[in-house]
Amino acid sequence: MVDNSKIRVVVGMSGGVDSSVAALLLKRQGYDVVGVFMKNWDDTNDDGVCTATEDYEDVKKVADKIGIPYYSINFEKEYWERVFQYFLKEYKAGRTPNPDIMCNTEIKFKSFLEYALDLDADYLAMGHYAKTMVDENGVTHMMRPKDGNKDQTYFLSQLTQDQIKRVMFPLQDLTKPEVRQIAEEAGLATAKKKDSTGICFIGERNFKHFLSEFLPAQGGDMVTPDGQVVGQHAGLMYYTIGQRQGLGLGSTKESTAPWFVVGKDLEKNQLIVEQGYDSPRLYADRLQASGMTFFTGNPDQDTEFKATAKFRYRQCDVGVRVKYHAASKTADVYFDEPARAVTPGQALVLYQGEECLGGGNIDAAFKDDKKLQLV
Ligand SMILES: Nc1ncnc2c1ncn2[C@@H]1O[C@H](COP(=O)(O)OP(=O)(O)OP(=O)(O)O)[C@@H](O)[C@H]1O
Repeated sequence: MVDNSKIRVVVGMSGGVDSSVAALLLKRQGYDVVGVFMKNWDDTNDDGVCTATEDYEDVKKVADKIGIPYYSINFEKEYWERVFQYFLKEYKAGRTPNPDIMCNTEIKFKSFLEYALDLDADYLAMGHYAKTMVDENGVTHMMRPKDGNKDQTYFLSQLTQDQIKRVMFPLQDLTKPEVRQIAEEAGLATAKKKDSTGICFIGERNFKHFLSEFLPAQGGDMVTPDGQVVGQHAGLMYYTIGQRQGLGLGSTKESTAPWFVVGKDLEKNQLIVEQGYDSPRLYADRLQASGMTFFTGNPDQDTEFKATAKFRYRQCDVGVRVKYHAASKTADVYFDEPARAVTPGQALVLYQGEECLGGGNIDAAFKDDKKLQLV
C-alpha cells in the first residue's frame, strides 16, 4: 500500500455529510488530514439560530470520531468585499448573479486554499461532486463526477489550473446515497443531516426580505412588450428572466396562459411580462461571454470548437459552436437550437463529453444577430 502519511491534506469541513465523508476517506487512505471550518457570514437566520455555530459543533464531532485535528478560520471580510459586493452590484444592475461561482473562485479556492498552503498542506480537499484527472503532461483536467445528479462542475467552472492542481475531490467516484451509507456505517454525526440550501454561506432566507436589507426596493409597473400596464412589481431585483412564479397576474380576455418575465427596463423601472411560456423574446441563438477561463489554461490564439454548454445549473447540455477571442478572453457561442431564457449575469459553462472545459459570464444574448432586450 502507498504511504500517504507525509502528504498533508486540509479538508474544507462544512459540518455537512459530504465533507465529513471526504475527510473520512482521506484518513482511511493514510493521509495527514486536517479539518478546517470556514465562517464567512454572521449567519443568525430568520429564526434567530446561528447555523455556523451548530455546523462547527458537527465538524468537531466528526473530526473527533475519525481522529483528525480541526481548526476554524474566519473570512467574513473577504466574503463581504469580494463576493457579497459583487452580488449586490449585479442585482442593482438588474441581473441575476451566481454568488456560488464567485465564492469558489474568490474564497474557497483562493483565500481558503492560501490558508491551507500556509498550514503546509500539499492539497486542499473538498466535498464537492466533481472530479479531476491528471494527463501524461501533468495537466489537471476537470471532469464530471460519477453522480451526475449532484454534479457541481458548473459552480467550479471559473477556477484555473493553478487552483485545481492543488485540489482533491474524494467523492468523485461516489453517488450521494453511497456517501450517506459510508457516513452511517462509520457512525458519523452528520450521516442524516439534510443538505445545505440557499446562498453559499448565507443559507436559506426569505430572499425578498434579505435583499431589501441591503438594497432599497423600488416598486414600479409591470408592462406588456407593447407598453400596456398590467400590474405592479415590488422591485426589479426580485425577478429573473423567464420567471413565472410570484407575478400575481391572472388570465386576460385574450388568453388563460400564465405570465412570464421577458425583460427589464432599468431606466423606466418597468418589468416586462408576457403571457405564454414560449415567448419568442426569450429565445436566443447566440450569446456573448466575457471573463472566459479554461481549466487547462486559456488558449493564446483565437480558436473555434464544438462543445456542449449549460447556461444555468439545472439544465440539459445544449450543443454549441464556440468562437474564442484570445486577446479579450471573450467568446461568441452559437447554439445548435434556440435556447430559452439565456440570462445576462449567469454563467456559461462548456463541456466536451465527460470533461468540463471551463466557462465565463454571459453578457448578452442574441436572436438573428439582434440583441435581446432582457436587461
Ligand atoms: N463552512 C465551510 N467550511 C469549510 N468548508 C466548507 C464550508 N462550506 C462548504 N465547504 C466546502 O465546500 C464543499 C461544497 O460546499 P456545498 O455548500 O456545496 O456543500 P454540500 O455539497 O452540501 O457539502 P456538505 O455536505 O459537506 O455541506 C463542502 O463539501 C466543503 O468541502
